[in-house]
Order: sequence, then C-alpha cells, then structure tokens
Amino acid sequence: MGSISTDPYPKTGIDILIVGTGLAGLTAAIECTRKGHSVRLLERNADINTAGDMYFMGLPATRFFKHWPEMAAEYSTISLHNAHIATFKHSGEQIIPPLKVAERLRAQGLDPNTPPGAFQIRPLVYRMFVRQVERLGISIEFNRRVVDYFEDEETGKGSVVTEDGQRYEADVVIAADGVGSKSQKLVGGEVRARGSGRAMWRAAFPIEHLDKNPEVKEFFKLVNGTDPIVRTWLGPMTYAMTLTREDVMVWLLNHEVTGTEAESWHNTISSSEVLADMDKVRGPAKWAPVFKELVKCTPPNTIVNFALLWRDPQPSWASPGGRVIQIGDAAHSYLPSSGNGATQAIEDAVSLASCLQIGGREDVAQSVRAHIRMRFVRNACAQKLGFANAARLQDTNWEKVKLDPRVAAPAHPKWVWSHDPEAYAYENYDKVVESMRKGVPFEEDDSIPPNYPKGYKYEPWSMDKIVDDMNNGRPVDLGPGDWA
Ligand SMILES: Cc1cc2nc3c(=O)[nH]c(=O)nc-3n(C[C@H](O)[C@H](O)[C@H](O)COP(=O)(O)OP(=O)(O)OC[C@H]3O[C@@H](n4cnc5c(N)ncnc54)[C@H](O)[C@@H]3O)c2cc1C
Repeated sequence: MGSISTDPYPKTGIDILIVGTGLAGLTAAIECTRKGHSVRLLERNADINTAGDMYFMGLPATRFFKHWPEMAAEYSTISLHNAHIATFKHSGEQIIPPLKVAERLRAQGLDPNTPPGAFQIRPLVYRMFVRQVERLGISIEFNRRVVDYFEDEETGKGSVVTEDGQRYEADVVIAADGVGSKSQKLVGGEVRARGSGRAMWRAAFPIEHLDKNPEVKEFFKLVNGTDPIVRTWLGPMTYAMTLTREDVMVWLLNHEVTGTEAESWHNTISSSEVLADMDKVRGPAKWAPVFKELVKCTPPNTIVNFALLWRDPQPSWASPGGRVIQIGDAAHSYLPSSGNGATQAIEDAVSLASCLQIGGREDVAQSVRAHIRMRFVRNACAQKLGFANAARLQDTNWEKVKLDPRVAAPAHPKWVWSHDPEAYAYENYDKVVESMRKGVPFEEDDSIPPNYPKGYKYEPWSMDKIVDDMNNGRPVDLGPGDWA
C-alpha cells in the first residue's frame, strides 16, 4: 500500500484520460499528476468556460490545497473575508439582522476560523484551478466532443471516440463530462431526469451596475463599507439569496417553472421576463420592491433561467472491467441548493487519484471499485440532504427561524464538512479491498468508519417517494442515522 506522506509520489505508470474540464476534471488532472499518474484532458468546448455565478464550496473540497501553495494563496485572496449573513422575508421585512459568519460559528460551538465551507464566485475559483493545471503543464485538447466510451477488458484499456472520429485510449478513462454523461451507456444505464417544477433565476455582474439606482446601491451595500454580505430571502414556496462583494453582485431566486428554463448555464433571459413572473408567489405578499429594482439593474444577457432537475442515485459508476469511471455530476447530480455539487465532485477526484496510487498499475480495476465503495453512499446521502434542504428553504416556519436562525439556512452537517477524502482513502483502502474479496455487499460493509450519517443504512431510494413527501407537506424521509 502507498503512503500519504510520500509526496511527491513516484511515477505509477498509469496513463489517464480525463473527459471534461469542469471542477471534477480539473481536480482529477491536478491530483492524478501529484499522485504520479500521467494525464491528458479532453474538452468539447473551444476554450475554458468561466460562466456561472456563485456556489458553495465545502471544506473537504479545499483540503487538497495544502499540497498546492499557489492554490491555497489564491483561494484565500478570492474568498470572502469577514462575511455577514442576514435573513429577510421575501416581502422585505428583516427577520435576522446581519451577523458575522464567524460569530454564528462561535455560537454553534464551531471554530470561527475554519468554516464548514464558503460561498464562492465560480469564475474566480474556476480560473484558479485552470492556472494550476497550466502550471503543471497538463495539456488540454479543446474542441474534442466525446460521443462514446469503450473498454477492452483483455488489454485492460478504456477508450473514447470524439465526434470527428478520433479514438483515444488509456489505462483509465475518467468521465468527468457532467450530467447526461456519454459514458452512461457503457457504465450503467441512463438515469432519468425529472422536472422538479422549480427553476432558478441567477445573475452575477460587476457591482458598478448598482450605480444605476442609488436606493438599490444603498440597500445592498457592504457592511461597514468593507465586509461582504449574504442576504437570504424566504417566502412561501420560494427563496432567494443575494451576495454583495466589493467587486461583484450576485442574486438567485427560486421560482415555479415558467417554460423558458433549461439545465444550461447559458440559458439567459431578459429582466422584463423575470419582473413579469416574479410576483406569481403563493400568498398575498409580493417581492420587496428593492429586489425588483435589483433585477432591473442587472445588465442584459446576464440572468440565467436554470431548470432544477432531479435524478435518482445510481450505484454503477464504472464499466464492467473498471477502466472507465464517472466522477462529479456525471456520476451523481445535485440541486444547486444542496451546496454539495462542486464539493462532492472535487472529493471524488481526490479520492480516485489516491486509490489509483495506492493500488498501482497492477490493480487499477480494484482501485476504481474501492473508490466507488468509499464514495457512493456518501453521495447518495448528500443528494438526499439536498432535496431536504430545498424543501426547507421553500417552506419556512417563521416562528422556528426566530428561535434558531439555522432553520433558515441549508443544513450542512458535520458528516459532510469534516471529511478528508485523501486521508480516508489511505486509511481505508485495504479494509475495503478485503471486504470486496470476501464478497461483502457494499450496503453491508461496516469494515470502515462511515463518511455519511452514523447509523445510516443504505437502501435504494427514488425521487418518487421524496416528491410524494414534499407534495404532501411531509418532511423528506432521510432514513435512519445521525443526520444532524
Ligand atoms: C459553465 C458552467 C457554469 C457553472 N456555474 C455554476 C454556478 O454558478 N453555480 C453552481 O452551483 N454550479 C455551477 N456549475 C455546475 C457546477 O460547477 C457543477 O455542478 C459541479 O462543479 C460538478 O462539476 P463537474 O466537473 O462534475 O461537471 P461540469 O461542471 O458540468 O463540467 C463538465 C465538463 O465536461 C464538458 N463536457 C460535457 N460533455 C462533454 C463531451 N461529450 N465531451 C467532452 N467534454 C464534455 C463540459 O463542457 C464541462 O466542461 C456550472 C457548470 C458549468 C459547466
């Protein structure tokens, strides 16, 4: 077995082809290189794609920065410092005044200097990952749209074909090509995407656009002139978030589908469409006028109408011979409100790079399967938590919020943020392999400490039950275990 302390790692001789340059693919490239594997990257787009607005980056996704001082330094520069959070009713009434995140953490008995995660601006984080890939001299071939995946169990190779007919082969092919991955056919059937009936309007733009309206500028100002602030807005069957940074303004608003939504980060619509539809809120109260004015300040071609689609978890992430393996959204998709999509994608990449290093070139398939054992139940639980969070934000109990502000925020429990995917792989690889040798099914494998809620036992579940619970006002049935 390899050791976590042998960084830089000797060459493993494992040749890896990664499809997709999202955060999953880029992390896989960076960490596979550090672990001694050789790496190539394919991307369908003509260039890197810095679209997007904000997302939540959990602590486990940042632990690997300790190996990359330039990344750690840049992450600190682009992160929010001294951030505050405040909560409003959608109609504008302030429920919880601004409070420093550090104070909230302290009140919860957590380390104020090590938050469980942070809101980040995707274009900034994404560029930071690209810069690290460039520093390592990893080549990205753009304009390479993969149309099919294959494996040859006899030669022990995975391969892909691009739309222009080129074939690429490697010891391991990592499918990091996002939702609807073309690897699904080989790896384990197509997962049905199901409309949730909800969508998000989302926008991020330079803060100068608020100069158009002094009232909006005054309302959405920084705290004390310097500190960024996240404002959460909660209404009946709707919620919104705004983030004011020194440089960028972001707003997101969850709404009933309007017909123009799509699961695409480029599906822009006009502000007048938002303004025409945003007051279709249940109940008599309408959106705060200042929020409508914020929408009006948003520059053209900026607001994305992003469809929220649900997909059941599926445990088959690898081809039969273990030479093609899905990571990130390709293996498991998340609702943006889950605060886990990017985090789990990055964790997957770190875990897989580690497992392949531990097993070495002779045991590639075994390493791929060990990685899935360490990752599947955790992801299925995080997906379910995301649905519970969506239900919680869309259906707020004001009396409970006044007593405990955490009720108005997505749950982000310790089993999520305390994980270290690299250390976990090194500590548990041998035990997982032993369980697989003994033929213990993954649902019954208790040889390693859970990286999901303690006491949880995986049973296949589907969106049907969750949708039924949500439609009938029942809390999402998370199942047994300590989910807090
Ligand atoms: C442009 C963009 C903007 C985003 N903005 C936000 C945001 O603001 N907030 C948020 O919460 N989440 C956002 N996300 C989603 C979020 O980043 C992901 O859900 C999460 O990070 C998991 O990433 P991933 O690498 O698994 O998948 P993705 O980020 O979806 O990356 C998949 C990559 O694979 C490439 N690809 C797809 N199919 C093929 C193919 N057939 N051949 C070759 N390459 C292919 C895609 O072009 C893309 O680069 C965004 C994603 C993208 C791609």
